[in-house]
Amino acid sequence: GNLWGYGKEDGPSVWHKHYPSAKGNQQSPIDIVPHQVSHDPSLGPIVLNYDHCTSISISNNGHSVVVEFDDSDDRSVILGGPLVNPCRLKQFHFHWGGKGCCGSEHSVAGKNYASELHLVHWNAVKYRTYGEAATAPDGLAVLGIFLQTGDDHRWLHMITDALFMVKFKGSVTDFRGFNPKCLLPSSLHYWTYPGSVTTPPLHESVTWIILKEPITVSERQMSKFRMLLFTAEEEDQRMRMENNFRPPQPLKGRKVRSSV
Ligand SMILES: COCCCN1C=C(N)c2cc(S(N)(=O)=O)sc2S1(=O)=O
Ligand SMILES: [Zn+2]
Repeated sequence: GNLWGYGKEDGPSVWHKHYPSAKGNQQSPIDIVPHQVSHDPSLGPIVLNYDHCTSISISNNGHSVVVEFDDSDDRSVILGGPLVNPCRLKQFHFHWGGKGCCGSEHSVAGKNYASELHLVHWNAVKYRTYGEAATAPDGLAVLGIFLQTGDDHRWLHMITDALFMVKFKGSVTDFRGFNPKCLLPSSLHYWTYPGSVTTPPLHESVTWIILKEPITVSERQMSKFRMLLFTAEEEDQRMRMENNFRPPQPLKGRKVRSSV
């Protein structure tokens, strides 16, 4: 059964009933207000060593579309910036809206983007497994990239062309040789703050690193995400996968820092 979702009955406003972290002191996403951000000159650049990336599969988990990576060694890591230890790339996924409206999870001075890409990494230096890291305050590092609509993105078709294979919840298919480096904007300038995973169990285990520069994708490419379904093939009620984002949460005194 689905313990949680994005609908009226099981959406973000009632997640606290099963997931107490929902009312915690460092929940995500947040609204980032640039002129309230403190510039921290000690924050170095982030480095993404994705060269020997090892994507394995693409799947529909009933909440988003997820590309999983082989994280059995340190071939694909994020390091530098606010991170003490390099963190291994485990998966990436997206959050998006309905036609033409909002869709991102973080916002910038109240502005929402059409979508937000999350590259999830875990601290394999300090923790033995991903599951262990996912519950530790310094366990995860998620790189967030905003998607705005405009021209076609020259590489996103590699993902959107595969979406028909994972239309239904629970579907998975091979997805090898994809390097997410092709989804990065030209600048790696970022904001960073301590937060949580934005879906249940809402563990407060994430060092968020949000890139300031969005990437551009077309409305046509975005529409392909909306042909995915929240529901499994055997379910009668088909529900289109869209608006799978959590709204901004209280900052509760946290500092958002910026690299430049
Ligand atoms: C074994 O750990 C399970 C709990 C944590 N994970 C499950 C998510 N739904 C999730 C959401 C994430 S998001 N939207 O904050 O990037 S990262 C992430 S996750 O780290 O992959
Ligand atoms: Zn996410």
